[in-house]
Amino acid sequence: QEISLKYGAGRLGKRQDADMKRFRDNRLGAFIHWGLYAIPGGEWNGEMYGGAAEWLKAWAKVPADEWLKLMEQWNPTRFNPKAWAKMAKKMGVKYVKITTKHHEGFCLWPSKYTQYTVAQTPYKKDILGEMVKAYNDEGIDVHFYFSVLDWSHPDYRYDIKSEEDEIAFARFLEFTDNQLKELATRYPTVKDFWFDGTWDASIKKNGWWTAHVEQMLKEMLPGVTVNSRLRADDYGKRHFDSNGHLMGDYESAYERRLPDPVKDLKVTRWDWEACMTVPENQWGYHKDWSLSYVKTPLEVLERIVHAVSMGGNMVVNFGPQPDGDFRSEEKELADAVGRWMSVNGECIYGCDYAGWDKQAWGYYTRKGKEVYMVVFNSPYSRHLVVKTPKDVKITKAVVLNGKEVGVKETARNEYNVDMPAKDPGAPFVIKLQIEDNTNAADKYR
Ligand SMILES: C[C@@H]1N[C@@H](c2cn(-c3ccccc3)nn2)[C@H](O)[C@@H]1O
Repeated sequence: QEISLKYGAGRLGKRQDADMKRFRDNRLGAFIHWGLYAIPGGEWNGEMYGGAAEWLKAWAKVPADEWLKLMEQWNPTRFNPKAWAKMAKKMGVKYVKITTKHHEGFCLWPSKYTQYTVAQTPYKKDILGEMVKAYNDEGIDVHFYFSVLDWSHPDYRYDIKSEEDEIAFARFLEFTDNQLKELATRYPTVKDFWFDGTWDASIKKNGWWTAHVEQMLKEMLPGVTVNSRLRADDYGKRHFDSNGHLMGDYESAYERRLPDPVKDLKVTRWDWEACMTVPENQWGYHKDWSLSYVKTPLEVLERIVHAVSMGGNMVVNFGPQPDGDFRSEEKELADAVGRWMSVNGECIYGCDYAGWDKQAWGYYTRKGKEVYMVVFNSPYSRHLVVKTPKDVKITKAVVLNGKEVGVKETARNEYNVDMPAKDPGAPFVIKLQIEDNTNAADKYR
């Protein structure tokens, strides 16, 4: 029996409008985490901190006014938005999520509601505006990351414990509304708002406000998508409301982790987007990547395919340098992923969960009647075992950008698909043609 909620899920089931279909079909995105934190890059007063570089203010216990003095050094002389957009295009990402404002409170746009913006730095110009134009000119959608938590604002409260807290936080929520309206007005091509910094008790006690923000943005920008992390319901329940229904338009809890391809198939019931770092846990630029394991391009690629195989999007993070250029590892990653996507992207873009049992050799994705086998692990047997659902037969198998391979039925709904004659030496994709007689069976039932 469901309880009545004023600020719970606004809709049941996946959104099926064109804007959401575009969000979903894009599948592969990039995160840009760029802010004052890039300047110290994980080091403060000569000490290197291994924690996330965009949280250095917290690790080194730096007071807000001292941290914000970094603005005097913000002058990315090598920032070239066109080059950034070309790099994203070559990587094959269809959208880029940009940190408009991270927890530190520094705004990449000239907000008129705070003094802590690019306008008050030596750089002066509207960096966000330059990025939005450059990405859009390359046909890449722009999504905005926005941190509600704002360490620069005196009215922020972690919890509401007094009348004074109530009054201050009400001012803070109005300030936040103003900034969001500013972003939606100045950059109307934005397609999505990805909220972060919404875990504190103060927000959970103001679920009404999170519902109001979702509604306000959707009124200002019809079709815009909003992540579940913004939302808290009447009882402070986050992401999923007290009746278990997803709030916002897609689930955004998979940060640096992915659902299990066998045990967590429930995630295929809703839209979701994961995001990942290349080191173990660095979103902002960190000077020293030797402090943790750095994923190879193949390990990044596998996570992208894993997400799509379970009906999710994947956003790969980039932390630009303070000078506005990217570190070589990130340039090489974008290049490697882009090369693979240029040959195999059709198993990613517009694809979804196939509904077939996962096998050891890799992942399935599906687009209508086309089922893709994305092979990461070559079997010693030289055969790729495929188990099809009842009434589904395989009629043909072709390697993308390659040749047809043999398919042999070995039992009811079981097949051996041959490996390509020449070992591709890298993850490859086999496109299956299937005969799906499920509805035929219904006819006789
Ligand atoms: C998308 C990612 N989310 C931010 C984050 C938040 N947290 C965090 C850390 C401690 C408690 C609650 C949340 N860790 N990382 C990161 O800074 C980055 O922006």
